[in-house]
Amino acid sequence: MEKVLHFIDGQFVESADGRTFDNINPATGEKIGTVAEGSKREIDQAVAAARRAFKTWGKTSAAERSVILHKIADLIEANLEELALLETADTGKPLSLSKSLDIPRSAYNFRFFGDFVKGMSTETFEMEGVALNYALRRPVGVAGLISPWNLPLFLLTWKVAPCLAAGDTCVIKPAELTPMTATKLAEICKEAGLPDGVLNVVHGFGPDAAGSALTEHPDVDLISLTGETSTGKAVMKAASSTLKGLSLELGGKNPNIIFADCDLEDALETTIRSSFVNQGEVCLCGSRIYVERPLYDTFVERLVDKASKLVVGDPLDPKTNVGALIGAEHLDRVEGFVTRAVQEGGRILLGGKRPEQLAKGAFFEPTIIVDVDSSCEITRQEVFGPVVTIQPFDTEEEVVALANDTSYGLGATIWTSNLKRAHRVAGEIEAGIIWVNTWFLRDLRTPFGGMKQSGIGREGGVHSFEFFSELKNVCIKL
Ligand SMILES: NC(=O)c1ccc[n+]([C@@H]2O[C@H](COP(=O)([O-])OP(=O)(O)OC[C@H]3O[C@@H](n4cnc5c(N)ncnc54)[C@H](O)[C@@H]3O)[C@@H](O)[C@H]2O)c1
Ligand SMILES: O=C/C=C/C=C(\O)C(=O)O
Repeated sequence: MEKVLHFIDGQFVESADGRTFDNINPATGEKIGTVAEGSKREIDQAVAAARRAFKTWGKTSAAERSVILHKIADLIEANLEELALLETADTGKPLSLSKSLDIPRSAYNFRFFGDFVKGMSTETFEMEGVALNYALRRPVGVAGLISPWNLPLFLLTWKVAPCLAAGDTCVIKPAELTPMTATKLAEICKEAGLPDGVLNVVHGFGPDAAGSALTEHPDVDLISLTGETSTGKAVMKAASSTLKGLSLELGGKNPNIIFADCDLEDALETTIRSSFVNQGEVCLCGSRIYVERPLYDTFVERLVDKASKLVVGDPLDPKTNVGALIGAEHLDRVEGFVTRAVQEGGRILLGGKRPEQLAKGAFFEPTIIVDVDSSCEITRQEVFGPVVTIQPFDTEEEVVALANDTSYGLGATIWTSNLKRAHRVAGEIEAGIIWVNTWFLRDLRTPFGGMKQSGIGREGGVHSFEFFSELKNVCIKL
């Protein structure tokens, strides 16, 4: 049984009132440990520690911080097996995915920002003969980092690495459903020589709990959240009273647009991934598939055939492609969406139910639904599960309108061999991240984030530093 503790000012501690909550493995339904349940008291202690540590960490050089970030990356790589097992036990995702995606990318997040910070520059503007302006980049202070359960260490380190690289200190509030790798990260940071108080972890819940205590805290300067759009709204409200800087990476309902002139094999192979990888619990998953009419029947038939071959099962089995959803509550939610899609006229071509032989865990079959339109709930709301819809379209204008008919604007995928059309459609889609003939291909220097209700701000490369640091202009009269 794992006992997951907070990490405050360099110490692993229980909650002052001794409260804990259970940690459940969603693939077995079994309790695998207890987690310290933090409240305002632990958040206060962690913020105070982070503020004290900022006095020295904020004054270290980029080169010193870079060395520590690389050590953290080394240690994540050295602990890959253990971290992957913890991640899979918490989430239910295939161990093969934790090993190939979650943990390697977590290490790379530190390596990338450890390198990037050494090459940072600022701007200079000369007013010829009058004055010289130059900008200085300075850390902001204490950041609250709030992460989701779907890619726990991956998305947490995507915030922690630039935060530390920029010279800020942090208080992390991991998702309550996936606490283990955050505490393990704290151990790694300590071993890498990160000074006490620079990184703190407080476990617990969101509303009226550790999460809201962090977002309301007067001594926290920044909040970076990845989570649901409704959480983003609550966090924005809470952060407004003390005017904190906000970065919000929220939900998506991403279109996957397939023109008849695409490379069909490539489109099918990648669509299997963009639909069902991580049980569809990736904010970038292309859950609304639009196929140009001449290809529609073939595409639907081939996609159903390929998806039917995906192995749903024990996350520890190397043959498994689709593991368990995050928990019983989420499983009910996903199933509810499918039931209502059928009530609205949707036809299930594959899946749509819990696999009978896996009744103990939160498993759901890869599901493909047709005969829906943009008035149906299933095409409008984020399901965050292994469920996609497919609709035919006739013209480019029509599909652009369909793709944009959503309150979200995170990602989109376009499949075509027509170069002009690819550029044209990419320019028209209202989303922050557009992939053409690929999906989830990431260059960490590029801006990453959502339009509309998918978020505020961008992460990645210099954009992360824009958030985690302040620029001040110095004007010198000549
Ligand atoms: N845009 C992106 O990059 C991205 C990436 C991954 C996930 N997501 C989104 O995240 C969602 C799934 O993750 P989730 O269910 O963990 O999200 P969630 O919003 O339920 O929780 C995210 C985090 O916020 C905390 N939280 C919840 N309410 C809070 C409050 N009132 N104050 C402070 N903290 C609060 C939670 O405890 C958790 O740590 C999906 O909507 C998905 O699209 C977005
Ligand atoms: O579930 C959401 C996935 C987000 C991915 C990233 O933030 C990234 O690749 O940097």
